[in-house]
Amino acid sequence: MLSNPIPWENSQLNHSIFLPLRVYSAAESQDTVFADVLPLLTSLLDGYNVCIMAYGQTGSGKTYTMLGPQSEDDVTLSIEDEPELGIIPKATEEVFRIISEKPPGSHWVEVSVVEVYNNEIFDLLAKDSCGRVFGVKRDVVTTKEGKSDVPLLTYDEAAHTAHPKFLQLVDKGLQLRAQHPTLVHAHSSRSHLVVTLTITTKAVSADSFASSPAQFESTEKLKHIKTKLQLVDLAGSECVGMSGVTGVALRETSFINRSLSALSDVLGAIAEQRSHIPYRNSKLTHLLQDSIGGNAKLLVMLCISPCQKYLAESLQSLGFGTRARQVQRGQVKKRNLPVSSKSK
Ligand SMILES: Nc1ncnc2c1ncn2[C@@H]1O[C@H](COP(=O)(O)OP(=O)(O)OP(=O)(O)O)[C@@H](O)[C@H]1O
Repeated sequence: MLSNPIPWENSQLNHSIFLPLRVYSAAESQDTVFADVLPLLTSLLDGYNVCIMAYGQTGSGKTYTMLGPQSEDDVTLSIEDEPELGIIPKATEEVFRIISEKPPGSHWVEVSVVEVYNNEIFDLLAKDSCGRVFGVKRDVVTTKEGKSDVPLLTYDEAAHTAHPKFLQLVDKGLQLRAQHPTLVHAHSSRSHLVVTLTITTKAVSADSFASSPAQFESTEKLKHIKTKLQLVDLAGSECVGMSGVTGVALRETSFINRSLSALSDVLGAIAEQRSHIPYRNSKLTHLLQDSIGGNAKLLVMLCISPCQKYLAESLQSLGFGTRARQVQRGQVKKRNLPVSSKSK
């Protein structure tokens, strides 16, 4: 089945231009899709959190759009054909490229890979005592600053040293990701995959720059600003009658559909500017809280099946996109500060 991703940017932002709705045909290249994602990435260094997610029914091309083609035998990324790589590897490479142009040591990146399976968070980079990667259950909490955090989550700091290293990391995570064959898709992902790049910018408070250079040396107040890029390959929304699942897979489907509906509820609450946003109704929305609400930019790639028999599912996906598009833009504070030229 081929993907027809439709990007919908919504932002609660002070940006004056709303990206027009863009529809891609199945024949359009991954590079064409990525060209529309690219402008969002520079926002990370301007202090915004960014979330890019693929939504759609099972088998419609979300994993292909976000990661690229996967080999048939195992679930590893097929990387011989680099142009075919999806948004996650391309965006990561671009973030590392942008940072390489900054003063050495002024920015650094940490990578985490988690899956949300049956409303539980699993750390896909956690290692056992022999260095083998295995999924460990983690929890998501709200910090006293109101941010979402996953205590004890494994971050790979070295990931920025080389692009292939990042792909190996994601591959390791993918091998642990829950899959189950359904009538619609033989390699159906049964969990939401969330790859997070946390970018730390070493900055100096603006007050310091108001001082003379001599005073600056002595009164310098270093601050670290963290922004998050969350790249999400959602599990497929699914009609049980079509996918024919039973037993364990049926339970998974129920968790998937509930978390997707919680995501839709959160977007609805943001759109209506409600005082309470129900982030904590699911682990997925709690985990994504910082990059879908507040100081954030969200891009939704809708993957729509071209098959007429999936019309109901396609309309359901378009309904989700409509809700995402209704999120209103408000005034949000930009958090970037003058970057220190000193190294880390
Ligand atoms: N644009 C495309 N070009 C070529 N092949 C594609 C394209 N989009 C999807 N495919 C292929 O279609 C199949 C299903 O795609 P994919 O695994 O991305 O679906 P999915 O939406 O992630 O499914 P699930 O939610 O069940 O995990 C895969 O074999 C994938 O390689």
